[in-house]
Amino acid sequence: MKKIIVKKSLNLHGSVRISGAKNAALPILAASILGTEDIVLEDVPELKDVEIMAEVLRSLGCEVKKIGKNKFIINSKNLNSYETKYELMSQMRASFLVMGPLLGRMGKTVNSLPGGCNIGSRPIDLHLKGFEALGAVVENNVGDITAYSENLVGARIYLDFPSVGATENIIMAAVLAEGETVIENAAMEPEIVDLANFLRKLGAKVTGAGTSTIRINGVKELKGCTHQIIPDRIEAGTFMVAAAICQGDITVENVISSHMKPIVAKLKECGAEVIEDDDKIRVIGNSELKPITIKTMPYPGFPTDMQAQFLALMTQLKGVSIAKETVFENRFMHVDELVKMGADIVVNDREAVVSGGKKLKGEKVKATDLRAGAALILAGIVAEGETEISEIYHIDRGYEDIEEKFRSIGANINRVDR
Ligand SMILES: CC(=O)N[C@H]1[C@@H](OP(=O)(O)OP(=O)(O)OC[C@H]2O[C@@H](n3ccc(=O)[nH]c3=O)[C@H](O)[C@@H]2O)O[C@H](CO)[C@@H](O)[C@@H]1O
Ligand SMILES: C=C(OP(=O)(O)O)C(=O)O
Repeated sequence: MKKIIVKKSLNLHGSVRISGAKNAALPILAASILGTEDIVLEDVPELKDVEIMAEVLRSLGCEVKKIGKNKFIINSKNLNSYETKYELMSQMRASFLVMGPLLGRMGKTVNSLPGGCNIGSRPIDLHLKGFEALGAVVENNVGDITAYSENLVGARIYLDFPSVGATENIIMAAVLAEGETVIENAAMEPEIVDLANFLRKLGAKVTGAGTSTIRINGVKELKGCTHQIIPDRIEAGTFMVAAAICQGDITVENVISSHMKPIVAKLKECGAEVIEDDDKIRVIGNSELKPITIKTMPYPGFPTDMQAQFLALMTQLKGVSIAKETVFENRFMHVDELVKMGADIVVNDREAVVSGGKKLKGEKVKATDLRAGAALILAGIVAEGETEISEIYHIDRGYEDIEEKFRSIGANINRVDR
């Protein structure tokens, strides 16, 4: 079984180039179903999830070719199926994002429920309500979701919660619908802005992305374009936490600083030095970091995808730190693994209380989900001895070249078959 072995590696230093964002690349790949001419995507991260999404597209009749590192050319002119395969859908959550574009372009879609990280129940009711508001009939037959409509018509849709996936799926269904769609209480994540920018390049009429009200005016057809995926703010945040946790000095390059505000604010609050430029950020850790409180929220709040990494950091902040998880109801699975390594963390419902400053020791631990895996690498960097992380396929879903990147800044980290 493949495992990642991390040995104590203090004072990491140097620069890391951040890859394209998984959470932008996946919806944009799904949206490529909507175009009828060549689409060239740049800075697509080489990740397991991206491979699966490419396979989903191919299974629907789209041509998807890799034409160099991080570069794809996609042509969906010959899209010939509206039905996705269970084996692919069950492997990741984001597979469900093909539903909106398929409904928009084919007028029908049949999908099994999506799989993915076990961080909560992750219902899809808001996606489906959105499709229904656009006039689709939605049927759920023992886990197979069918949606169809002869003619989608724009509508005003208020989301009960600013769901990232529902906002994206509804935008993608609405770009070819008749008339105007308005999504209120929409998610405002940078990855939604990137999706809207991509769709606009294809010829769609989308305004307001990045605010809570998004307007889409349907067009008859979308064409092709070249688009570069935005940098991954969560990968960048992970390396920034690495600098803070080990008293290192790390510069993350290829970032959009304005996307990093909640992470920068919390690193500064705990006492790390953070030097910001437009497209790079340097973080310098020190031995006197103070405890902090974080509360996960939809963007521009503190990202839930950084909660596990900050929990690893909190184990090293002398005093009591608190992490409140408001987005997913079951996202503290990494706590048991960190406790195995010597951390003092007590979870009560959606709040973790960390009594920091305890020495961690290397252990055999499990990556229970993607960001849990990242948190264990960070903990392994400061733990005495050797940390052996299993179930690393979760990590490969979302971090490109992770060992190489950590090694380039001085970490002792290797992938082994044990
Ligand atoms: C591929 C991708 O972009 N994944 C990200 C996306 O996931 P995803 O799009 O799945 O996350 P959502 O924003 O939809 O989910 C947030 C909350 O809304 C709930 N909900 C969602 C949809 C729905 O129909 N009904 C419902 O109740 C979820 O259970 C969860 O509690 O945003 C999350 C929140 O920032 C991130 O952690 C994920 O990394
Ligand atoms: C939860 C995540 O991703 P997904 O929605 O793809 O499971 C994540 O990126 O941390």
